[in-house]
Amino acid sequence: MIEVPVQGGGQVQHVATTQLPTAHGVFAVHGFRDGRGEEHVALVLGTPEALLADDAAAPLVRVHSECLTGDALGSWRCDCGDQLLAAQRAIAAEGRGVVVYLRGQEGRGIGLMAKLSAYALQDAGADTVDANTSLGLPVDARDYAAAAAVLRHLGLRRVRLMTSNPDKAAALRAGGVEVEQVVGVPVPVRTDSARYRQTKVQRMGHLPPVGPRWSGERAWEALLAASSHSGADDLADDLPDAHADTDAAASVLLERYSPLATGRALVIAQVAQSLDGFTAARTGDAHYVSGAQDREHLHRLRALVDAVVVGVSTVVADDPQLTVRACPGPHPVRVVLDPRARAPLGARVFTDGAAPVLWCTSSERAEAAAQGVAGRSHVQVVGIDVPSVVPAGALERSRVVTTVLRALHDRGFGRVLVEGGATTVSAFLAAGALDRLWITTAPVLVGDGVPGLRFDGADLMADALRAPSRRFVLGEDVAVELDLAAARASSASGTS
Ligand SMILES: Nc1nc2c(ncn2[C@@H]2O[C@H](COP(=O)(O)OP(=O)(O)OP(=O)(O)O)[C@@H](O)[C@H]2O)c(=O)[nH]1
Ligand SMILES: [Zn+2]
Repeated sequence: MIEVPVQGGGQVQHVATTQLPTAHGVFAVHGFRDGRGEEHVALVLGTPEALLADDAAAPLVRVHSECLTGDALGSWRCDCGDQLLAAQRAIAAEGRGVVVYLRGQEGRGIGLMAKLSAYALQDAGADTVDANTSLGLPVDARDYAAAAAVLRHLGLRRVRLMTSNPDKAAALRAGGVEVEQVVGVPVPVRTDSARYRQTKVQRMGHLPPVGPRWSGERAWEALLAASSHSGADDLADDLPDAHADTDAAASVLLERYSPLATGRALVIAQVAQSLDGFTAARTGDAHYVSGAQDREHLHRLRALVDAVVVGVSTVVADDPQLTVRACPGPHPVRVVLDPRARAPLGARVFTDGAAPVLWCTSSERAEAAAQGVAGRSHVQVVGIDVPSVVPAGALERSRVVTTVLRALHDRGFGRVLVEGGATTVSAFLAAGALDRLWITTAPVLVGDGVPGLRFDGADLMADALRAPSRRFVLGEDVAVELDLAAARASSASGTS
C-alpha cells in the first residue's frame, strides 16, 4: 500500500484497482482509504500516458461529494445525480479524465440523517443554508484534501476541474494540484432543484449554473445545417455524438431526425391516416386527421428537404401552403404534380409568393399554364414528358414519378418530401422511389372516406411489404417510419 502525504494533513492509502464497465465506457476504478478511515474511489478513463501527456490539454476532473439521494436514488432536490452523469459523459466524450468520488461528504459533510432533517426544514420553508444552521450544524463541513491526495497519487498535477464550488478549486491548489480551468457542469434545469441551486449561488458563493450544451433549439439548428450540406458525406461533424450532453428536447429531435439530416439525396413521404386507414372524410374534409404534434413533425420534415411534392388533388381539396411555420427552418420549393394543369390559379401556392413553386404539367399543357401564372415570379411551369390523359396505369404513374424526380434532381433538389395526397404517396411507394415512409396513425375512426395508402398488394402476408421501422408517440398519435431503402438493400442482397 502506498501512502501519499499532502499539505494540510490529508493522506490516502491506495487499496485496490479494477475495471468498471459503465453506460459511459469502461473506467478503471481505484479504491482509497483516507486518514479518517473514509473510503473514496477514483473513476479513471484513459491510459496514464494519455492522462499525463504534457502536450495535451489538462484532463477533465470531477470532484464529487457523495449524495445518496441524488446519485443513487435519482432525486431532483439537488443536482448531484445530473452532475455525476454529466461529468461521466463529458469525460467519455474526451476519452480521458477522472471522477474522484468522495464518501463521507453526504449532506455537505453533516451526514445523511442530518441532511434529511434539513430537507424537512426546507419543506417548511427554510433554505438549504438556514436549515443546516437551525440544526446547529455547519453550512458546509467538507474538506477536499483527500481529493487532492487521490489526484496526486494518480500522478495528475494539472486538471480542468468540473465544478461550480470555488472551495474545491482552492483545496486542490492547496493540495498541490494545479487547476488550469474551472469548467461548469452542464445539467438540466429542474423545478425541484431550482431554489437549491439559486441559494448555492446567492448564499454560498457558487458559480451560476451552466445549461446543457445541446438545447432543443441548438440541436434543431444542427439538424438543419447537416441537411443543407449538399452531397457531402462528412456531415456527422455538425451533429452531437451519442455521449453529448443534450436536454430532453434535443434528445427527441436528434433521435427522430438525425437519420434524415444528411446532405445526400433522399426521397421521403408522410401520410396521416385514421386508425381505419382514411386520410379524409367522405366529403374530402381533412381538417384535421392528426394533432398538433404531427403538424409540427410534418413542418420539420418540410424544413429538412429541398422540395415538397403534392398531387393536384391535394391543392384542389385542401389549398395547402406547404411552408414551414410550426418550427424554425427554410421553406422548401413547392412542387405541384398536375399533368392536366387543372390546379386553380387562385390557389395559395400560386398567389402567396412565400417560396418558389414548380408546377409540373404535361409538355402539351405547359405553355397555357405558363400564361396563366405570367407575372408571378415565384411560380415556374415545368413541362414533363407524360401524356396529359389521366395516367391511370401503374406504368404511367411510375413514369411520372421517375420523370419528376429526375427533373427535381437536375435542378439541384435531391431531398424530396412527398406529402400527399395518399394517391400520390402510393404512386411513389409503388414505383419503389421512397427511401423512408412516415405514417402517422390518429386514434379516430372515419368509417368511410378518402382511402389512405393503396397499391398493388401481395396475395400472401409473407409477401407483404415489410421494412425496418421506428415508432414515435406524437401526443395522441403514433408515427411509424419505415426504412424502405434498407428493406430494398436487404432484399437485393437476399438477406430479407
Ligand atoms: N445539508 C444539505 N446538504 C445537501 C442539500 N442538498 C444537497 N446536499 C449535499 O450537498 C453535496 C453536494 O454539494 P453541492 O453544494 O450541491 O455542490 P458542490 O459539490 O459543493 O459543488 P459542485 O462541484 O458544483 O457540484 C452533497 O453531499 C449533497 O448530499 C441540502 O439541502 N442540505
Ligand atoms: Zn445531492
